[in-house]
Amino acid sequence: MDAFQYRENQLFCESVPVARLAEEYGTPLYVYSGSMILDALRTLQAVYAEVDPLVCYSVKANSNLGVLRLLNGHGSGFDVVSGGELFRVLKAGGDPGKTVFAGVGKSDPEIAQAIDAGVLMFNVESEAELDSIARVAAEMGRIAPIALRVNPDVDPKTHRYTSTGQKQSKFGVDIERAVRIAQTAKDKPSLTMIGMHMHIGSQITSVDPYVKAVAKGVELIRQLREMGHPIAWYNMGGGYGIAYKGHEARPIREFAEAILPGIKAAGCRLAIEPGRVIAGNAGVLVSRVLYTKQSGDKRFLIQDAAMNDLIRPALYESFHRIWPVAVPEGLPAPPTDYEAEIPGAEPRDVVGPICESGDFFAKDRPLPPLDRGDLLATFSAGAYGMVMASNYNTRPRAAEVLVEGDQAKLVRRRETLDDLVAQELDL
Ligand SMILES: Cc1ncc(COP(=O)(O)O)c(C=O)c1O
Ligand SMILES: N[C@@H](CCCC[NH3+])C(=O)O
Repeated sequence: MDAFQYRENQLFCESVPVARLAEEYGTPLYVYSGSMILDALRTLQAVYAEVDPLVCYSVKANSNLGVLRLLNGHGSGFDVVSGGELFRVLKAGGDPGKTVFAGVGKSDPEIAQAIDAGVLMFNVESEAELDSIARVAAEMGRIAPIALRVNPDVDPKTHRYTSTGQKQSKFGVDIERAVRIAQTAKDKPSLTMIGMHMHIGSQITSVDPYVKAVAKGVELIRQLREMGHPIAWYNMGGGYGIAYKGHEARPIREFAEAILPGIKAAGCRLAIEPGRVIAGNAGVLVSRVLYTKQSGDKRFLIQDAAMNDLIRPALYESFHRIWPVAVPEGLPAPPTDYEAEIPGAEPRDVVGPICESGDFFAKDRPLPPLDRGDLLATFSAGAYGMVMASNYNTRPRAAEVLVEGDQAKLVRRRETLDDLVAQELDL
């Protein structure tokens, strides 16, 4: 399902014209489709139905309370990596009993907060962290449920910054150490190891790395159970890639077909932590052209959105489709594949106002003629967009709107300049 479609040369999110939202709430503006978010959640719940899945939406991808509330209302659990994300889940009415807590650097107060809330399990990322969770739980007179995060040493064939399951990565414990750490855990009465966790990377576009990882996990679960650990959960993490361009990603169903046999063999319930595949294509960032400019042979479109709003192109040189919100008469809908010739298009660099050469959304991108005041849509911005936004150059963060059918709800207002200085002292 694609909730972003052009009708009569205008971009719509579900039944709402995106240009109308830009008029009403200003730009830059994040626009999310609620139906697309729920569609991905339901697909995930359905394709894994055989193994009684718990979809723990990865809050880091898009932590807007409106988005969390929507997912919570449809049976989603949550994957959090900080006390802050746990706080958001609870604020959104989320069930801590369906929430898993990962991250390599959990502090004692965060551990206590999660035990107090009653999270389903901690994903434990090191032996030292195991000690901390055991100590904090013992001090609170509680037994903390844990899953050991194992690093299966497979190459997910993704960007090096989003690869997490190889030996040299900071995440999880290597599979050889896992057995020894599990032995240590046996001697800690304030812990109960109910699961095993893996997360091999993000924006993974082939099923093969999952197949390799699951095979290693099944064997490890057998060993953990032999040691007496009551392993009930196989947490396969997230990482399912989406199509930023063309048809680069595999459908959700194909990942499931690859993963399911192993999970069934392990005889576990499956937890998964998808982020991008739920929120990524369900969001666009809307911006307005401020200036056009030519320098030598280079043509620039200077827009009012910048790397502080969407840092992915600057950080990973990642590709996002960009297209006008109103398509000039006679021009096509946005290309899914930029390899194809676009009639009348000219290559431009789409850049923002920030004082960094890395402040670009696209380089030499074929785009129809555009002028000051025209609106642009940057697609696939629903995940790792707003959550990675900053106030660099003292730019207020954008507003966010959640659309469902013909209803559009402002779910975060634009920051004001007063908001930006409010936390500073001696004013
Ligand atoms: C432990 C863990 N789970 C889940 C995710 C979500 O990943 P994705 O958005 O690629 O599904 C991440 C991010 O890579 C992660 O680190
Ligand atoms: N922030 C990254 C992905 C990191 C995934 C979280 N471990 C992105 O924009 O693609």
